[in-house]
Amino acid sequence: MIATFLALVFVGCIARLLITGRRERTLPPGPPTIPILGNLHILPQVDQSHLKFTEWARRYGDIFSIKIASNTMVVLSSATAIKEIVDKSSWIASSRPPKYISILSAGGYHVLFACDTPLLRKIRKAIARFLSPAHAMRHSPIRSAESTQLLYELMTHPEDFSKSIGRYMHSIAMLTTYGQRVPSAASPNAQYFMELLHQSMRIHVHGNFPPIDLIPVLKYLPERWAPWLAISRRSRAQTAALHSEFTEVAISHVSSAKPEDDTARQGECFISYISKMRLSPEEFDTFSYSAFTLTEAGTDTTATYLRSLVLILAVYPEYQERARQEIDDVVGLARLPELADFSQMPFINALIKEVTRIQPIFPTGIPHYTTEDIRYKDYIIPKNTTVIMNIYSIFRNPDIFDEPEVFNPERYIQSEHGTRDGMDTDFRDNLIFGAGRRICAGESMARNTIQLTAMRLIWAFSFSSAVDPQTSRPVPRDLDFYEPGFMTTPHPFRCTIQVRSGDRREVILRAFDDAKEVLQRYER
Ligand code: HEM
Repeated sequence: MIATFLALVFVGCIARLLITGRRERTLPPGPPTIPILGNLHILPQVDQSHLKFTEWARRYGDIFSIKIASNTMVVLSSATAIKEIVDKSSWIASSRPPKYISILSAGGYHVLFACDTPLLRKIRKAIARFLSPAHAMRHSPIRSAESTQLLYELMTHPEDFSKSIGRYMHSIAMLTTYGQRVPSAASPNAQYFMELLHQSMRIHVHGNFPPIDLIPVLKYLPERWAPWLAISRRSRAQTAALHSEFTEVAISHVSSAKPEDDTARQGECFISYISKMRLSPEEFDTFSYSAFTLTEAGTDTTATYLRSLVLILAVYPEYQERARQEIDDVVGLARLPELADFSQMPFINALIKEVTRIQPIFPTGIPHYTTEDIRYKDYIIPKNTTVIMNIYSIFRNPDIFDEPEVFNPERYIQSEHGTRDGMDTDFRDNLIFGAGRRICAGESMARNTIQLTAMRLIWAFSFSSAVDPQTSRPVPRDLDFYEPGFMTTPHPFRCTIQVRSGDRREVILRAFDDAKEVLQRYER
C-alpha cells in the first residue's frame, strides 16, 4: 500500500516536472520549449535581449511568449499590442516582477522597480502630481539657470562634456527632489551618489545576479558565499544614510523659509511638497525615501539622451547645419534660445525624435507584471506574467519605418510619428516613456529639459569628430558606438566642441553671470 502510494507520488512529481516549462495552449506562440527549463537555456543576456527579441518578433509575431521554467514572459513588439494590453488594462498590468533582491536593497520602495501596492500607488500619485506638466514648469527658471552653467563648462572645458552633462542632470534631479543643487561634479556627495546609482542599477537589472526568485533557496546562503546579498544589504544602508543627509538639509530649508520665499524655494522640491501632505511619520519616511529613487530616475536617463545627441550631432554635420540655420533664423545672435522658441523649430523637434528612435534609452522598456488574467485576441496572458515592451523592435521595423537603420530626422517632417504612410495607427510620441499607469512620471520634465538644452547646445557650439593626435585625422564614429544594455548608453567618446562665435561667447558669459543669483540660492 505504502509502496503504491510512494510510486504514485513519484510518478506525479515526474509528470509535473515534465510539464514545467511547457507553453500553455492559450499563450501567444514563441520559441520551442524543453522540459523543466522552458526557454531558459536560450534566453539572451540582458544587454542582447532587444536584438534577440526583435529576431523572435519577426518570427513569432508582435506578441510572443517565453517560458522560464514555470514562469511566463510576454513580449510586445507593436504600438497596438502595447495600447491594447498595457494601456487599456493598466490597472492589472502595472505591477513589476517581484524580486527578492529589490526588497533587500530598497525595502520594495524603489519607485521604478517596486511592485504595485496601495502605498506605492499613493506615492506614485504624489510624484505624478508633483511632476505634472504645470508643476514641472515651475522649475523652468532654475533649469534655465543650470543650463547656462552647462554652456559655460562646455565652452571652458569641452573635453569634459560628458561629466558636465552628468553634473547638469544630477543637479536638476537634486533640485527637484531635495531643493539643493550640485555646483560641481567633483563634490564628494555627487560622486558618491553616482556610485550608489550604478550599484542600484546593477542590483535591480535582471541577469546581473543569480536567479534568486527562480531558486529561492539561494536566499538562505551565508553572505560569504553570496556576495550579491551583502551588496544589496549594504546598498540599502548606504542609500538610507545619504538620503537622510539630503532630507535633513531639505527640511531645514523648508522650516526656515519665509512666506515671501515661496517662489524661490518653498513648495518647489519634492521633500517640501510631501511635508505639506498629512502623512504619518512612517508614511513620510517611505514617501521621502522615494525621493531618492526619483533622483536616480531623473539623473542618468536625460544625461544619456544628451550624450547621444552630442554624438549624433558630431556624426551628422549636415543635420547639425540645418538645425543651426533653423535656430539662428528664430533666435538670432543677441540671446539664448528659450523653451517658448521650441514651437518654431520643426527640424530640431524632428532631430530630437529621431535620436530617440534610433537609440531608445530603454530598448526593452522597464518590465511590467500582470496581477490578473488579460485577454488579447485569442490569447490569455495569465496573472503573474512579466510583460516586456520591445520598443527597439518597433522602431527598427521596416514595415513601419522606411529604412529604419538609417538616421533620418526628415521622416518626422514628413509624418508626425515618422512612420510610413498609413502606419500611424496607435503610435504615440511617448513610447520611450513606457505605458499604462507606470508611464514615466518625469516625462514632461525630461521633454522640457531636452528641448531647452538641445536648442542651446546647437545655438552655442559646433560639434565635430575628435581629431586623433597621432594621425591628425578625425576619429570616425558611427551609430553603433553604443554599450548595449538595459539602458543604451554611448561608449565614452571624445568630440571637438567649439563655441560658434565671439558674440555667442559673450551671450553665454553674460547669461551665466546673470544666473548666479538664482543658482546660489540653492547651494548649501
Ligand atoms: C529621457 C529621459 C527619460 C526616459 C527615456 C524615461 C523613461 C522611463 C521609462 C521607460 C519608465 C518606465 C515606464 C513603464 O514602466 O512603462 C520610467 C519610469 C519612471 N521615470 Fe522616467 N524617463 C526619463 C526621465 C525621467 C525623469 C527626468 C524623471 C524624474 C525627475 C523620471 C522619473 C520616473 C519615475 C519616478 C518613474 C517610475 C514610474 C513608476 O514606476 O510608476 N524619469 N521612465
